[in-house]
Amino acid sequence: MSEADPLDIQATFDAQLATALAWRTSTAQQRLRRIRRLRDAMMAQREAFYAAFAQDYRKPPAEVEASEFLPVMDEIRHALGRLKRWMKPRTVWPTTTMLGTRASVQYQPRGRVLIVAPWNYPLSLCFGPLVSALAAGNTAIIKPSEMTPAVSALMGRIIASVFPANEVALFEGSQPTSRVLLELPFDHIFFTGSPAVGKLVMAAAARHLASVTLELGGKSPSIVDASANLKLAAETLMWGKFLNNGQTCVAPDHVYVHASVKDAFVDACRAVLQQRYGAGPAAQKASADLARVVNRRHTQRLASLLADAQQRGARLLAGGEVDEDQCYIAPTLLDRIPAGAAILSEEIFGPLLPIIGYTELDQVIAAINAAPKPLALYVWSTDRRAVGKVLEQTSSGGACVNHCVAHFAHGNLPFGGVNNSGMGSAHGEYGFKAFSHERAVLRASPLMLIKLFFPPYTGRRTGLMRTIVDALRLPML
Ligand SMILES: NC(=O)c1ccc[n+]([C@@H]2O[C@H](COP(=O)([O-])OP(=O)(O)OC[C@H]3O[C@@H](n4cnc5c(N)ncnc54)[C@H](O)[C@@H]3O)[C@@H](O)[C@H]2O)c1
Repeated sequence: MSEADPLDIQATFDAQLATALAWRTSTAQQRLRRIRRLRDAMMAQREAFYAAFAQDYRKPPAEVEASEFLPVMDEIRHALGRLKRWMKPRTVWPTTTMLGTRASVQYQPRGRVLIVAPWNYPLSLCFGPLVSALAAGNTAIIKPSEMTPAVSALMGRIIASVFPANEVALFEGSQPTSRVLLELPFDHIFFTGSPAVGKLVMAAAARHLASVTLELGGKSPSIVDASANLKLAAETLMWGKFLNNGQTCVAPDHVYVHASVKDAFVDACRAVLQQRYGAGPAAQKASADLARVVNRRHTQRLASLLADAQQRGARLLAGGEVDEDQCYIAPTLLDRIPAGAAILSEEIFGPLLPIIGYTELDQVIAAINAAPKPLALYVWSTDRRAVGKVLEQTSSGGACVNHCVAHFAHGNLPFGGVNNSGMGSAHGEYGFKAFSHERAVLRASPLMLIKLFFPPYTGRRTGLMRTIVDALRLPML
């Protein structure tokens, strides 16, 4: 992979300053025009995207539609319909001591923003945040992943055809290019990727006190309890796990299943896999509906997680076939994984699903709370009290009940992690706000109460202040 020229990056960043200042006063119409041009150029390359995704990791066209175009188009549609409302300054009521003033929150573009994206949903995770950045009135520089070169190159051509570099630019490259970009004093950095690199990005941002949105990963747990609809659980979980061949930040990483329904759940999962991808190993390998692992290095990483678990005594319940040359790993279900196996501590990010039997929900909750806070948590149950208990006693970026992954596509929900799985939110209005500065504006009047707080501090004035402060003990109406 060739790296972007640092001088070119610096010149582009410098050139975006004047645009960013001019765009502070941009109207909703001007911003939407940019977004529409991006949409039209992207959709004009639909077939080219199919080919690029096939080349990079044999992603099926249906999954390109459902997990790349759909989220971006939904983001665009949302912005087209709502941007005017989002941009409107929000008037707020005066609090007691602010009587006599008027106040509002003004949404300002942050300025020049950097978007760094991972490889697993390269289009959705570059253009989705870009739509939010443009909606909020920012210029942007995008650094896609080096691991999906065909898609990255195509996105680069689209960006160059729609925007002059002083508005939006895309630089291909790997870590060296990323590092050059992270040296620059961007106003905001929107990073999607691993927690390990997220820490480096946050440290780099700290040098300029750039604000950050960190969309990270981790091990998202799932729970199937004894009351669950097992057919629904198997159908949804097998979809969320094997979509994009398990290479999804919010994929169920592992699943806790109540011991009383574990065998029936495994049978239901096997049936779903056979119905969707073929009855035997050869048919599944030939299935056009399974993407490949992104490259050989990641195939080897997953193969060693599998081998390590098996050597320690894990039992294979489905799949297990590995073909490194074709970056293929079959949809795999495992159980009886002993503590200490790497598959139980590393983010799997591939088509391997550990199934862990349990008898006490409290123990599952304790195990979840003992690990870093995950990006997502899923529970399949028809017992409302059990669902309430899981949602109340755990923390995660997002959660689904009787489903998985789908909350990503809900434009009215904030999408993001918590601590180790990230900070800040994306999508819809939350994405617009991530790329906006919420500026507090207070307008004074000659009759405002706070004038009573000015010196000279006579005895009467001090007494009045005491009365006002004491009055704050009264409950709010
Ligand atoms: N929360 C989300 O929305 C979300 C979405 C997709 C993926 N992810 C997470 O992303 C990870 C997988 O993606 P990945 O392997 O591309 O992540 P990654 O962190 O290795 O890379 C992400 C981006 O950072 C760049 N990068 C890598 N190392 C760097 C370094 N040392 N300095 C500067 N830049 C560097 C890469 O070139 C790439 O563009 C998983 O952890 C997954 O859970 C999160």
